[in-house]
Amino acid sequence: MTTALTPPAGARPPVRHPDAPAPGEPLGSHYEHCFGCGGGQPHGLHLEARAEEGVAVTAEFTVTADHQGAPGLAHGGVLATALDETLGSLGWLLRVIAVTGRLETDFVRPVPVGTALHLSAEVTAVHGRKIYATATGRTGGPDGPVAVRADALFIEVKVDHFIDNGRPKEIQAAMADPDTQRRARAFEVNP
Ligand SMILES: CCCCC/C=C\C/C=C\C/C=C\C/C=C\CCCC(=O)SCCNC(=O)CCNC(=O)[C@H](O)C(C)(C)COP(=O)(O)OP(=O)(O)OC[C@H]1O[C@@H](n2cnc3c(N)ncnc32)[C@H](O)[C@@H]1OP(=O)(O)O
Repeated sequence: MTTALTPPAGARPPVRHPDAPAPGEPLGSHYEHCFGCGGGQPHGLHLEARAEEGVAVTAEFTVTADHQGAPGLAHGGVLATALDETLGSLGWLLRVIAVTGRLETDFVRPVPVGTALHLSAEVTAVHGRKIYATATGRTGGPDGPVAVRADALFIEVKVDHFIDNGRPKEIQAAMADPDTQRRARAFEVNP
């Protein structure tokens, strides 16, 4: 792990937000067209994460023929995306909006097409706007062998990050969607 992913002195353990979804509760998609979790994204991974105890989530993702890098094997970038998305959904438990600053991935075993990848992620520490987290993807079941793992640094942002940087067409559509508005607002009221 690089020094950038080692929590600095003064980092604190994460605190589960009192209004975080209960353990077992599905988190839903943060954006319908998200490549990682959006239901309205035909090319996406359709990852479905759920809350766990503490500041942790689990998710499953099945590798299909659309995700190949080598014949019959998942593309590493797709696996990194699955880890990134699972890690990104930890924001629901802290009730903060955060984007990936750094993602360091270990590819431990090849993952064949047809494999259900069992993902789990947890926040390990928080320092100001910096959120340190780790994730694993296992095959054969939630306790199966680790195929991929990642350490990551997420940076807390305000909803303006998206409004200021996103293409206007999609931003306007998202702002007009009551469901997206409701979700964005839920994060912004974080004290
Ligand atoms: C109305 C529309 C609403 C739509 C939204 C709807 C709902 C929202 C809900 C949830 C959505 C949220 C996330 C999506 C969830 C999952 C998807 C997967 C996650 C992703 O896929 S997300 C896409 C990829 N991601 C990016 O697109 C980021 C591009 N990037 C930037 O936008 C900036 O780069 C930013 C903001 C990261 C930082 O910029 P900044 O100016 O705010 O802050 P600054 O640079 O000062 O950094 C502050 C401290 O972080 C340290 N730091 C920063 N970057 C670092 C790095 N790379 N390595 C090591 N340390 C780093 C500094 O060293 C400093 O540390 P220190 O405080 O100790 O000095």
